[in-house]
Order: sequence, then structure tokens, then C-alpha cells
Amino acid sequence: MGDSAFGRVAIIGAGVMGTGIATLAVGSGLPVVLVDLDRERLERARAGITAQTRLGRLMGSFDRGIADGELETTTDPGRVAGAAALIESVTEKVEAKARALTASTAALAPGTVVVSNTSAIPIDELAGYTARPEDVVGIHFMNPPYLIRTVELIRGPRSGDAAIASAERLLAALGQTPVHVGDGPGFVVNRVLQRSINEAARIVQDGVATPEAVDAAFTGCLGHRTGPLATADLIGLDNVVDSLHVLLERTGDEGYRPCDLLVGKVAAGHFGRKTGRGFFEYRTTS
Ligand SMILES: NC(=O)c1ccc[n+]([C@@H]2O[C@H](COP(=O)([O-])OP(=O)(O)OC[C@H]3O[C@@H](n4cnc5c(N)ncnc54)[C@H](O)[C@@H]3O)[C@@H](O)[C@H]2O)c1
Repeated sequence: MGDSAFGRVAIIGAGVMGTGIATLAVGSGLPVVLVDLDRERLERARAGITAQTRLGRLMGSFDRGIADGELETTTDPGRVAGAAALIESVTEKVEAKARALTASTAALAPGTVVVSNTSAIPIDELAGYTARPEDVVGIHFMNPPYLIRTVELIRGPRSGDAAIASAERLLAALGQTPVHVGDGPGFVVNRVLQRSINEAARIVQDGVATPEAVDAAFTGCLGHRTGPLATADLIGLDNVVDSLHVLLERTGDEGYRPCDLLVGKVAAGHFGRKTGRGFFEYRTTS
């Protein structure tokens, strides 16, 4: 597991996933520069990465013989210069991703792989916000990335062979196994998962079952590790609603229109685990 010779990894976005991906890289011995617009997010991310790396080591997720990679946190996107790979993991809104990609990729050497961790936005659409679309690929990391070791590796119509090969080397250095998939809204996992979450929420909204009963049916009857609503709380209901909007806008399929219950929870600030309350309640707010 791990290949610390890969080089420095730049990660843009220090939220739930940026923190998780940085943990994965640091625990695999890779130096990381983590960029966000928000200093407070960066401080929280640094504390989260330290705690999660320690937990990952205790759980055997990281090789005990490899020292943690160095972590730099910054609000300056120019600090990505010299990185061997850049991973964009900002808010699931095209405007935010366009802004992040434009600001950061200009500082990269040509041929440096640019990865988006988008949940649902087609990779080719995001590649259009960079000067070199052939350097852009998608890697859909799962949450938390240091515990779930399989990802979707998405090849856009303009992704070059060299970018795919660099992404594969990055994943090998991170101890992750890729499932190769093509481009399109939601790729494989989220095209199915986000719709299931929406339907599960609609079942609660319609009074057919409680959140506990919905999830118990999936874990007990189908043997899923977590039910759709606990999964939604883990992802973040704000991100679920953003992803559903992306899917609705790009497919026109009404099944992706976020139901009122989901929209209401987000409007009330009940985002799931990260705020302590979503479909279920949580003791911590980090
Ligand atoms: N949450 C999940 O389980 C999950 C899983 C896989 C993929 N994703 C995807 O990962 C991405 C990030 O999701 P998240 O859950 O970490 O979101 P989040 O809301 O927790 O964090 C997003 C971060 O992006 C930062 N940001 C926004 N615009 C920026 C910019 N221009 N430059 C730098 N930073 C900027 C915000 O300040 C925030 O810290 C999204 O595309 C999401 O769809 C999420």
C-alpha cells in the first residue's frame, strides 16, 4: 500500500471529502497541499486529518512503516504549483468548481493530471473550465476514502491516455482500486444512489415508514451495510440536494427532483452528521 515517491498532491476544497482524501494521502505518506477559500474550514480540516490519520493507523488502514506525509493548508491556489496531481473537491456546484479549477490549474505544469471528485457533474463539462481538457479525469472517492478502498475512475471523452495513466499511478500510491467507467451525469454510483436516497426520503415524507424502518429494511432484508438515509446523513444532505439538482438539470428526469422533505431539512440547516442532525441525530458536529 502506498508509494510516497509519487510526489505532492494538491487538494482543493477542505470539506468532508477534501479532509478525507487528504487523510488518505497523508496516511499513505504523500505530501499534501490543501486549499480552501475559508480559513476556518482549513483549521477544522487540519484537526480532522490528524484525528482521522491516527484512527486509520489504529484500524490498520495505513502501513505502520510509512511516516505521515507533510500537510500544508492555504487559501492561496497558486501553492498547487509543482504538484504531481491536483484533486478538486469543492462544493457540488458548477460555478464553484469552475472558479476553483480556473484559479488552480493555471499554476500546474502541462501534463499534470487534474482530477475532479464531483458526485454527478460530467467530467467533460468540468474539463471545459481548464486550459488542457486532456489532463482532466474524474475520480469518485467514497466516504470516508481512507476506509473504502474502491473508486470510480471516470474517463471523459477528452481525457488523454497520459492523464488516465497518471490517475492510476496516484490511486496505486493511495492504495485505491479503480473501477473504470465512462462519463455521464452521476456516472454509475450516484446515478443510482441519489435517486434511491430521494425515493427513501419521499417514503418518509409520505408517511409510509419512519427513517428507522426504511433503513432497517435495507440493512436487515437486503444486507446493506447502511440504509439510504444514514448514507445520506453521512454524505451531507446539502450535497445530496446539490447532486440531485445536477442530475435533474442534465437528465430532465423528474425522479431526481429533490423531494420537499430533503429540501426542508437543508433549509433548516439539518445537513446530517456534519451538523449533528439530519434524518437521525448525532452527538458530534464535526
Ligand atoms: N460528501 C460525500 O460523501 C461525497 C462523496 C463523494 C464525492 N463528493 C463530492 O466531493 C465534493 C466536495 O463535497 P463535500 O461533501 O466535501 O462538500 P463540503 O460542503 O463539505 O466542502 C466543500 C468545500 O469546498 C470549499 N470551496 C468552495 N468553493 C471553493 C473554491 N472556489 N476554492 C476552494 N475551496 C472552495 C468550501 O469552502 C468547502 O470547504 C463535491 O463535488 C461532492 O459532490 C462528496
